[in-house]
Amino acid sequence: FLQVASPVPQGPNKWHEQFPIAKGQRQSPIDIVTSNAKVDKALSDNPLKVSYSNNCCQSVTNTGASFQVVVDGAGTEISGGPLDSTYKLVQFHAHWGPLGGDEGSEHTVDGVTYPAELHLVHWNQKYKDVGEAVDKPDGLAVIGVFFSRGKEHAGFKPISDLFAKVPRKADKVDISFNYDPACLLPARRDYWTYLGSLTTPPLFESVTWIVMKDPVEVSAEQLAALRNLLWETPSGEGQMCNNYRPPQPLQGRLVRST
Ligand SMILES: COc1ccc2c(ccc[n+]2C(=O)c2ccc(S(N)(=O)=O)cc2)c1
Ligand SMILES: [Zn+2]
Repeated sequence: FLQVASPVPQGPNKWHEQFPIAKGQRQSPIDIVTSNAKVDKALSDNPLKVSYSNNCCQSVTNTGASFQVVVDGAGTEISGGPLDSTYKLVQFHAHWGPLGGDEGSEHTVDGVTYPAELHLVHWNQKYKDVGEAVDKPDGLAVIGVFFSRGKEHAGFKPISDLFAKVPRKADKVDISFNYDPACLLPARRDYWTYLGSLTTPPLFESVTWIVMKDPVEVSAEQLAALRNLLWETPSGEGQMCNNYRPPQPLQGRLVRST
């Protein structure tokens, strides 16, 4: 029979054809205009609590769109800040740009992009599992951390060293060592927060975004290691890069700040 190759994924400007919510009222990412962000004392009065354990990470997978570190959820909870309940970490992944470039992050700050952006995905414990939570307005909380190019990030190295082991879609390697994802957070815990969506299909408007103000530095080699991940391009298999959605209309939303 004719071997039909899986269609190369459509770019962000085509997603609305299959996912009309792409043109919705609370889409992500956005450009964070810092002068319009409103300091909300309530956020500091009830500080964001991040309590991850150091044995929660199970494996790294090449999803065909990013790397994904799957977490088993034991003791990896966040609460406080903009969150009205406890959320549990289910996975983390990233988005990045071209080799050596400065674009790659999904959120931008006063129009400034970073070479990559890490997403720590959590689901609301009021739901029975992430599948039930993923399309509810208060279902998910994602912590975004900007990566800037600089000195090597010792905490990210055990993960970035694994990318060469999962070059192709669905490749997976177990994480045999203890790993605490909190090491990927910047020291200063200030953030912007707003109501948005998944930044990839199905683009559900279910995410309370918590975007850390300070980037964390990773080395040029660690950014280059992201390109050990391969994916399907129109001209065949190639290095995975530019897997970021550009900023979407704010639609009058308020961005709050600590
Ligand atoms: C069981 O059904 C699902 C469906 C989707 C799930 C998911 C669990 C995690 C992430 N997702 C996502 O699709 C997803 C997609 C994008 C993002 S992002 N880039 O952080 O906004 C987060 C999460 C479970
Ligand atoms: Zn993401």
